[in-house]
Amino acid sequence: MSVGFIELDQATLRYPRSETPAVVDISLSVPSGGSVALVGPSGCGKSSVLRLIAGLETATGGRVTVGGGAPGAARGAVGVAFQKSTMLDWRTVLDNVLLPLEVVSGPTGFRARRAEYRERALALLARLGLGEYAHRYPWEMSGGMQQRASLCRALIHEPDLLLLDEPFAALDAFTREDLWGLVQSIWQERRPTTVLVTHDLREAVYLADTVYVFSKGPGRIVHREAIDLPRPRTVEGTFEPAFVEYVQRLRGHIVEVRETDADKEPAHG
Ligand SMILES: Nc1ncnc2c1ncn2[C@@H]1O[C@H](COP(=O)(O)OP(=O)(O)OP(=O)(O)O)[C@@H](O)[C@H]1O
Repeated sequence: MSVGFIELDQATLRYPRSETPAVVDISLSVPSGGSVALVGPSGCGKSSVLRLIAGLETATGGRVTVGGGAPGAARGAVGVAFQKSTMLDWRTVLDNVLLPLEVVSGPTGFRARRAEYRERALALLARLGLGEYAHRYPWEMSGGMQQRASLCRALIHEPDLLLLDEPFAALDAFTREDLWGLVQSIWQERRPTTVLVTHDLREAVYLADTVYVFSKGPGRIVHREAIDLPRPRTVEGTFEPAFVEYVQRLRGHIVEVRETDADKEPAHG
């Protein structure tokens, strides 16, 4: 049996001071270079699973391994873009984007290659439409621009593992669709093992090889959908019947989960 780059084996996470676990018995396997999306109702524990994979939380039950070891062991090899931008306000956008390279290279290595890294960061910022904002500060930019800059920072050091938590949520629909194409092309070039958390089912089907649907909290995996569509996928392709069928099927599973949950809730009024 082949072992995935990311392996969760019946992983459970109960936060301290919480009576119920956030997620229960999560088993999933992502092959090296694979791309998965996690979808499900709000609060079902998608971000919690991402935090387990990033090593920001430790499973209270079951097992999580990344690259055969403990999650978070090789921080430099991970790129993370979360829903809320975590840019450092006192550094320019360029210096924020360079941060992972500073961490990976160490101070001496970074100084030696600073000019080359700067060129690489400027090229990536330009590719994401932020070329003119490199020398601005994060607080001078809109939420959507900050999200794009966070994405640059997640990609700049060409990580083996890419964790994206609703990275396009603050963007207008057209920019979001442009960025799907961009992330897909970077993924096809470098093949980082990618986990995407999203509420947008079109985004999940566009970007992922496999989509996992979570039940409402405590989150469990209720459905796994392999997306068998050729790459590169395109925005036009999202309107083709085969693509729409996947989106409808996933939507059906989420509606089912929400209805099951509504049945459990006490009637009001
Ligand atoms: N640090 C924390 N301490 C205690 N409980 C937490 C913590 N972070 C999240 N939770 C709880 O864990 C559950 C799952 O939250 P999580 O953010 O993982 O869900 P999600 O599916 O990503 O939500 P959304 O789609 O709304 O972003 C929720 O009930 C939430 O209140």
